[in-house]
Amino acid sequence: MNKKIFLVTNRKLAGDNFYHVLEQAVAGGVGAIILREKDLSTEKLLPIAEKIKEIIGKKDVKLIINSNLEVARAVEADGLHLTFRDFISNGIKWNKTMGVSVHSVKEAVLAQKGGADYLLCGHVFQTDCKKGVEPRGVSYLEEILKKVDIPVIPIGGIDTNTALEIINLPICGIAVMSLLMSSQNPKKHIQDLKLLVK
Ligand SMILES: Cc1ncc(COP(=O)(O)OP(=O)(O)O)c(N)n1
Ligand SMILES: Cc1nc(C(=O)O)sc1CCOP(=O)(O)O
Ligand SMILES: [Mg+2]
Repeated sequence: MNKKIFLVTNRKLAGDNFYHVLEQAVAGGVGAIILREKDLSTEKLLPIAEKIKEIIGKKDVKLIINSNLEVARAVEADGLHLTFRDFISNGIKWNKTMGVSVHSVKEAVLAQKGGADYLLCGHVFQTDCKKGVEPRGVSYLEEILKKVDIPVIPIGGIDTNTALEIINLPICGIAVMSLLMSSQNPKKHIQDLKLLVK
């Protein structure tokens, strides 16, 4: 299976390097960029999404917008990514790829039932992004993989070491935030991860 690397943005981790990281990630062969800047208004998020679209250009990199339907529509994004709660409760009208974050086997099953196209399952490993919350571990991921048949992408604490624990599972890719957003050499990190999870 050709597994993809999903880069989840965090402009606060990248600082001034934000667009450089994204350019390098695209050059390194990232499969998708999930623009996840939940604190930004539509007005602030839209130009960022437009700039990322420009960086992607004609490359085969999907642009997925987290939580903001208006921006997703405005930039004709490839996908919209929602929290489980928003997905289940909102009846959002979006007819392209819809991704959902889940944090339990039950949520995974319900998200599939509700029509999700793929799942981000977190958080699998210890991560500073979820301080004080116990990681759910590889067995949680395995359990989800037994219960759903839509694409499953683990998230949380994935780096070139932890990736080794999950590369042989039938996942469709891995989602990574801190390693890439704070990297001085994101192109190399993407290439290393791609070699591992191919
Ligand atoms: C059980 C549980 N619920 C919600 C979260 C929040 O994850 P977060 O990444 O902040 O939001 P999503 O965009 O992924 O829904 C969690 N970690 N655990
Ligand atoms: C954005 C996000 N969502 C998670 C979840 O469990 O829903 S974990 C996470 C952050 C993942 O970052 P890192 O690769 O730095 O661990
Ligand atoms: Mg999440």
